[in-house]
Amino acid sequence: MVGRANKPKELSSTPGLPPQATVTFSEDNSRVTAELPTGESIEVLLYGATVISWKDASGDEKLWLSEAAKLDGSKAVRGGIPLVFPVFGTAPAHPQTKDLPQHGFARTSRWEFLGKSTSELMAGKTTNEPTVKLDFGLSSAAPGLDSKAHAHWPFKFNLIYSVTLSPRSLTTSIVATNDDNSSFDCQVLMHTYLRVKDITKVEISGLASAPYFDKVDTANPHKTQPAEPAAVTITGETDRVYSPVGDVTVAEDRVPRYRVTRDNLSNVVIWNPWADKAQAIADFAPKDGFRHMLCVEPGAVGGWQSVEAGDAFEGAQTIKLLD
Ligand SMILES: O=P(O)(O)OC[C@H]1O[C@@H](O)[C@H](O)[C@@H](O)[C@@H]1O
Repeated sequence: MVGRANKPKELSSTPGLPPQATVTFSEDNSRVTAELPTGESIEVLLYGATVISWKDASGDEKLWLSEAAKLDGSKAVRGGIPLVFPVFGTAPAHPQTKDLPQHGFARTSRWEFLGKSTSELMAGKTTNEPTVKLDFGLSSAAPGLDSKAHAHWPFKFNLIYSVTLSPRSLTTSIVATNDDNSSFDCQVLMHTYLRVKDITKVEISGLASAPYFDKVDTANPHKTQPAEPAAVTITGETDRVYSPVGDVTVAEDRVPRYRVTRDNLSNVVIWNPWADKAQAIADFAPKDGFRHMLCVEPGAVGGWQSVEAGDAFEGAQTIKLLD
């Protein structure tokens, strides 16, 4: 092809409007990428509507993704932000969900991309900050639904999952509507794998005095985080379901890095498998990757959300970058 010396610049937006975010599909239609005009980006796999990448303007990745994660729809993604619905873990004693696989079927179903909204189009926006929101849908009638799993939870439902990228934050929100004639129970959790430089330098604040359920200490799981020290550190396998009052902040080397705020999600799971467990998880790689991740998982998992026919459960997390 012959190069043109004075070829026109690519038109990124209508003249007079601020530059817009770009949204593109991968060639194989497996994922959607959004990039703000300021350089921040996210990548979402339709399988599970799993956010698998979140980069700041300098290209610095904020999420941990296992090098052995399956991205071909054969297994829930190890890393990023898998979405847990309608059961957290397994619930053998809960009749409605007892036969569902660990963490339900939302993360193992192929979602539909419903569309994007950019800040210019969002009603009521008062700032000029560029923003892009990607909407994904999964319903009981969807062809991409994990049919094996859904057979064990035969309710009519509709899920809308929205992923909103702003220059300094990422928000994920869910609306789970009951389209059935009777109520159903569900749990919801956003299983965020935050990337950290060195887990031994991490301090988590916002958990002091909070009650928690310690999944590692099966003999004595009901505990309360002491008021002092104010921050929680990770020194071994950690798997706790906290009920904190406010935001949770992750600092590294005394520098605050992430603030996680929640809307209608009363729990926060803190999970790090540490060395032995990481070794035992087939798709966890590299095996010392536990040093570079911390799961901070906002959810409604302490009990059950009973959603009446025609009603909906809504919840959201926002992760703000502080450094
Ligand atoms: O291996 P999975 O199914 O992705 O689950 C990972 C972890 O997810 C956490 O949310 C649970 O609290 C842990 O108990 C679990 O091990």
